[in-house]
Amino acid sequence: MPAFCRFCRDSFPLVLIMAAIYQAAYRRAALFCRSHSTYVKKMRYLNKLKEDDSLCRQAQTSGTFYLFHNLSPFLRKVEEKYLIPQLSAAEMKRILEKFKETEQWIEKSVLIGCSDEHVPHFALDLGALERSVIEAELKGSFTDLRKALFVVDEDSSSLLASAQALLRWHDSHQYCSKTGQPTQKNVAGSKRVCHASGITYYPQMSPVVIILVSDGSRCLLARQPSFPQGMYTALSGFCDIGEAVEETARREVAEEVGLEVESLWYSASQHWPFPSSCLMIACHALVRGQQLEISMNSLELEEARWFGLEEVMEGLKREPKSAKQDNGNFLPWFPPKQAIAHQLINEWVKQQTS
Ligand SMILES: NC(=O)C1=CN([C@@H]2O[C@H](COP(=O)(O)OP(=O)(O)OC[C@H]3O[C@@H](n4cnc5c(N)ncnc54)[C@H](OP(=O)(O)O)[C@@H]3O)[C@@H](O)[C@H]2O)C=CC1
Ligand SMILES: [Mg+2]
Repeated sequence: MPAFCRFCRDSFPLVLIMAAIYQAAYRRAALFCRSHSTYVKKMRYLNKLKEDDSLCRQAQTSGTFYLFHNLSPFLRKVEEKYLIPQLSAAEMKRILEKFKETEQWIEKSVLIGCSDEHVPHFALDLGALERSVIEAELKGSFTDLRKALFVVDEDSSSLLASAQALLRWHDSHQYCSKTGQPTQKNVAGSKRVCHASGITYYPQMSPVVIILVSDGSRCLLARQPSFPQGMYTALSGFCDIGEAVEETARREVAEEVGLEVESLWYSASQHWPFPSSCLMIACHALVRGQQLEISMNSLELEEARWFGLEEVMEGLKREPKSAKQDNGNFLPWFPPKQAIAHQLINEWVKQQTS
């Protein structure tokens, strides 16, 4: 039986597997390859920083900072690449002094991760300071997240998305919803507390189920009126309170296209920062063979239709720029690889061709 590291998917030699199973007896989580004991140490360190304010305050002095301005991340273009600069605490101090601001600004930062060597990373929104002065000083620009996510590399895009989501959450949870009193963040920014009521608030995500419906040989893709022209994606919908993922998937497919899900299987999940912090739970669904006629809910969708394998494969290759035809119509194209919808569509193609 093959065994894989839970993180890098590298396989283990048999002897190591036996030793690990023996040692780990019932503690499956201990089955990491050597490089991932680094991962465990890192997660434990981050957890400590969240729990211990004075340790985290100390970490701010040796950490690096990612900057935002009114939730737009700071990017620097180097040749053809977009990079997200990390500033040291000393550089931050220098910039803040330029604005005659005190170092207390650093207290507004939130912990977003750390390197393998335990250098902590923080995100800080400098929205109250003059944007153009910071941009000129640091030779880059604050870029709308919708653009930034698609021009940086994959790791950086998920880091930017979660950093922005955390900053956004703090910005919109300044007051207790019960007492109306200001809430205080812990140093790491992993929670906010109302000292008047004792209520602790934790950052939240809204669960959304995204479902690629198939009838076995075709898949169903749809458009909302707000989408860019020609773009189709899988069906999706927010979980209602109290709903299980399977119930949301069944309900959304019934509501949006009038079909009944017969079977459903989980694929993967992704944090998505739009409109504000969704946990996208991606699934494949098969619909009942006898009822394949789409009855579209036109309040939510502009178009929903079945796509054959060939059309999907062509759509995956198509760039949005090349989708416009001479007659003004648009050929179908799908979300970019950073979106989990892309992964679902790719998986469906693989299922069909394997
Ligand atoms: N990463 C990816 O690959 C993809 C991501 N998505 C994301 O999934 C999200 C949901 O998809 P969508 O199909 O629009 O969802 P829905 O089909 O559930 O419709 C959205 C509507 O649901 C209502 N709603 C219910 N709960 C919430 C909530 N917690 N937050 C916001 N609105 C809520 C709102 O209606 P009202 O305004 O009337 O109150 C909203 O306009 C979108 O934000 C989209 O960005 C979608 C497809 C692909
Ligand atoms: Mg929807």
